[in-house]
Amino acid sequence: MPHRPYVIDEMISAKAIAARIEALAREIRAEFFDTDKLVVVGLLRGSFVFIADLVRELDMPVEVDFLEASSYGDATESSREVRILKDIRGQIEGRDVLVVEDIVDTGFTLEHVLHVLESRGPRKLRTIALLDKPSRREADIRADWVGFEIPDAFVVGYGIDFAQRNRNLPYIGKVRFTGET
Ligand SMILES: O=P(O)(O)OC[C@H]1O[C@H](OP(=O)(O)OP(=O)(O)O)[C@H](O)[C@@H]1O
Ligand code: HPA
Ligand SMILES: [Mg+2]
Repeated sequence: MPHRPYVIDEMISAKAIAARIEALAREIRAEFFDTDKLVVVGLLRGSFVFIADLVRELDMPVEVDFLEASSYGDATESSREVRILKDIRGQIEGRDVLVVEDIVDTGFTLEHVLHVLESRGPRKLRTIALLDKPSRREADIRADWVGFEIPDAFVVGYGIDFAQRNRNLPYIGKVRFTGET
């Protein structure tokens, strides 16, 4: 389906993202100071850029794994039906796990993924999201660490897409459909 034309207005610069990730990494290292090897689970596809930058700031042993969940397809509204398209490869029973998400919007994705992972008996399960849109929340969930709280706007860049485009922008931008203000 063709989309209405839009432009992207920068909302959070690449520099601001990098500075925030440094600070978040310090808090995560403190939380997991006694962890032997942290399992860092990135939710594909949106978190692939964030997890890459985050783990490089984590000066501790980590195992990187991925889980693919999808609910938006090519739309700007959640389908509310979260599907797990690819499961993690490793076992997490008794392990310390950090789930890395790019954005929490309605919260359905994170809620569903946490429900699935919790049932496997991790020792500690924590979550980090680069972006949080609390005004849009429908599921009763909050990430343990949030990079930036943002208003209700559809955003792209730094891994986040609109209909599979714009994931490769180095900054976070707001989609503005032309003709709208
Ligand atoms: O809080 P929610 O309303 O559930 O929305 C957040 C989720 O939606 C997007 O993923 P999407 O399903 O578009 O898949 P993608 O990560 O492959 O882009 C985003 O990356 C989050 O995972
Ligand atoms: O603002 C967003 N942008 C892109 N994908 C999303 N999925 C949930 N919210 C968003
Ligand atoms: Mg996603």
